[in-house]
Amino acid sequence: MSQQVIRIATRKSPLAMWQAEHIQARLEALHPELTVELVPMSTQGDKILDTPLAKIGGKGLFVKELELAMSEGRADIAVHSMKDVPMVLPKGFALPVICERHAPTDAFVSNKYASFDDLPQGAILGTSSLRRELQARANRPDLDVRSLRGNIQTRMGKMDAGEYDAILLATSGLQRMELDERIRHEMTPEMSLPAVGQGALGIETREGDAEIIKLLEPLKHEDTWNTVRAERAMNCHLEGGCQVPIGGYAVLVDNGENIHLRALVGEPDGTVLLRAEKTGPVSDPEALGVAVAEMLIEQGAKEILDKVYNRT
Ligand SMILES: NCc1[nH]cc(CCC(=O)O)c1CC(=O)O
Repeated sequence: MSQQVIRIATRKSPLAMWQAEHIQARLEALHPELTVELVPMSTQGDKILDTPLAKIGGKGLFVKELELAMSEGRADIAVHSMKDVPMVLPKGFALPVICERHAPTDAFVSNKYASFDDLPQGAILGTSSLRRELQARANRPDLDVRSLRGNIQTRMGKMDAGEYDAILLATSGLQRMELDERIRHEMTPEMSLPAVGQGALGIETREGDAEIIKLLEPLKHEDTWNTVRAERAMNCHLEGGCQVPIGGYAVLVDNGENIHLRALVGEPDGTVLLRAEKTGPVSDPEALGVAVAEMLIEQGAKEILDKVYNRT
């Protein structure tokens, strides 16, 4: 019997719902005989909003409940921002598809200032990630960088209420929410190196679910797959996963023959920022990721990450 229904497990946040609906629409367009349903649910990561993510278990919090629904047969696939997908998936799950990446950058949003460089001394900058925090502090030690959690709409609301002079968010998330007119300035990768996988959607399935994986196949984007694999191999070699002060961004170069990967690790307070970059053949993204991770480790990346986790 062939597959007639695919159920997508999704978080209930507006961004997650948009992403699930986007994949739902693409799958229905590809396979007119197929019914695609959404199974919305709340996750721990959405419920606990008062603590920085790094302290409560990191990225895994957003995906665990979705995986439980898949393993219990309440859903078949989960759509994720690749940025939120842990580097190692639990046994029994696979990530057969990474869709085309559009905007990988971070965005500067403010009601008062036109760009990051225009922020006056001591301005209050809100961000939800150690990676953005570390780069902002390294560039501008004088800024008052404060933690900012919640979904995109909540974060914008806090800024509009005057709690922050400016905030940094993912460009892709703002575009999906049709909030991109609020972007005052797109941060270059030099100013704010993106998170591993930022801007790309991934689809998780049960391992070996061949029939469903075949239906998803046309959504797979080869170039994004290769570059994001290099980024994830770098992160994975440095650290098992979770929310960490790591940036990684790969692009194809030399007519698609090679991948250029840039990465950074640092102290969240911005006092130490290690960078590495390297070009390697597109035929082996993992080797490039591992090589760049080794370049960071030689500079002391492990010690920094250990400190962030209070493991030393
Ligand atoms: N952590 C939340 C999250 N997960 C994915 C995105 C943006 C979309 C993407 O990177 O694909 C966001 C919002 C943000 O970081 O501002």
